[in-house]
Amino acid sequence: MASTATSPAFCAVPKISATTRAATSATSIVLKTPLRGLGFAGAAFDPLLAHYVATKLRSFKSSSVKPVRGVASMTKKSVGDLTAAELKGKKVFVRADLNVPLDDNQNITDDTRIRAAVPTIKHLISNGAKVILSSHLGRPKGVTPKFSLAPLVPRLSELLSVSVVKADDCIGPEVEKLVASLHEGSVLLLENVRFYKEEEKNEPEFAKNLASLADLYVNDAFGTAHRAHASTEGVTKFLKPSVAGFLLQKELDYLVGAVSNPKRPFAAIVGGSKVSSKIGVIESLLEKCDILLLGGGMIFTFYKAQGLSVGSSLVEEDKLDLATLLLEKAKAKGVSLLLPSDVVVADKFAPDADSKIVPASGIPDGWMGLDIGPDSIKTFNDALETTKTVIWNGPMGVFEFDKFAVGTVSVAKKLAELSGKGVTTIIGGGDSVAAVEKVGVADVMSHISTGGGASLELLEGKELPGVLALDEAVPVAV
Ligand SMILES: Nc1ncnc2c1ncn2[C@@H]1O[C@H](COP(=O)(O)OP(=O)(O)O)[C@@H](O)[C@H]1O
Ligand SMILES: O=C(OP(=O)(O)O)[C@H](O)COP(=O)(O)O
Repeated sequence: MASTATSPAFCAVPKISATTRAATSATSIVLKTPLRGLGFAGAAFDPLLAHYVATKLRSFKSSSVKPVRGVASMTKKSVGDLTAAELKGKKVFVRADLNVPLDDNQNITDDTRIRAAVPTIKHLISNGAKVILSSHLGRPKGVTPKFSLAPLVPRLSELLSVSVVKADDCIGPEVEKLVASLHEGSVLLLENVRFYKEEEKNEPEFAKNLASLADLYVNDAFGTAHRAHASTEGVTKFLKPSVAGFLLQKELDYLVGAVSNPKRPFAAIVGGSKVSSKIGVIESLLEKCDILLLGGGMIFTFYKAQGLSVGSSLVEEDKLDLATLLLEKAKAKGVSLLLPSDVVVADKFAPDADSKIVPASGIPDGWMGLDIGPDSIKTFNDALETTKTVIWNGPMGVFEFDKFAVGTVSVAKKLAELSGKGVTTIIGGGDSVAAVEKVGVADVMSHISTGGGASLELLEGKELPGVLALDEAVPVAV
């Protein structure tokens, strides 16, 4: 269904990268000109390159090498840079991404994101800080009980070995009272910030109210770092210092290193249901990847754009033109863009739905595609066999229902097998990670990222607003 030619050589890092990379891997370094052109305001800014350089230079802190002020200033200040005196007794607003999957009975089905938030919170607790923990869950429209953070309290308390107190709101007098009663080393979990529409609109007044609860800000929500929301971006304008948590730092360090100069062939697998926010990413992936595999709810917009019937499958009507454009672009660039040739369709969105396998061109009216089919799995496996680096975001189907989990499980198993052969495998996104955990192969992957959209945007070379807003690290004295 797609061209098999390989793409031109990948170059996420622009031309100066060769010199810069050589310099940053040397044991000593003399950069006479501060790389101001890489600054955040510069048109030529490449966050991948900037972070790559900054990370390398940070590692030189312990060596005899002295980084150039202009470059070092691009690193973000970390919670680890704060002294014990700066933390003891302080109210710390921690934005985490605790957007975990819950089943119909409100049980957590994958706690990866909670576990990933623990090191930063524990560090704050052990330094006598008062932790005000904030997150979103899902995409609620106003106050919606099923999106409350309440089900997270027992697991958080268990992992942190403290009794986490939960507020019924995230701002207001009741929350202020709870904050005032916090003692050193305690944790208050605020209610879902997205219960306020002002959160996603990044309204300054709301951000100010959040900020007024605390003395300093830590952003550890890598999975939400690509959103310029009040609790990820706006709040930093009212709360100083604003620093990066350990998870955010770790994610950036790994992902930037892996995708700035990937071993090739480099494949991306994109699926899931967030079609509108991820379809745009595909354009950039065409510039960076040799192979692009599409699955999940993503594919039906492409099918429809090609004139195929999609029944009642998930489709973004306003992205049809973009889908056509992307198919043309892939062809022109010689990127191997693979769409599934067959799908598993269902007569309703339910675990016990009637299902059948049909070719992509044969989706009957009233049926919806909920998984990729066996022929597609084989084609995907063959394509993946040739790769050296793979990044995967978005399940291949509705894996929460066993009947429609085959495509997702197959990809997970294939990546685990490849990982064992030395292929770099990066899995990103709440549901994708949950799927890999479900299959029991998370441990063998090269990197499990807590951010799907965030890792893809980073790979695109985009600036992540939640990272940009943080204070810059104090440059190492020259
Ligand atoms: N064909 C499909 N139709 C509808 N939903 C789908 C389909 N394929 C996958 N999904 C859903 O996509 C969701 C995950 O999407 P997304 O949030 O984009 O992934 P991630 O959390 O890994 O970034 C899962 O809940 C899954 O059921
Ligand atoms: O689950 C998330 O993103 P992901 O599905 O891209 O990994 C994050 O919590 C961000 O959620 P959002 O895409 O509703 O802003």
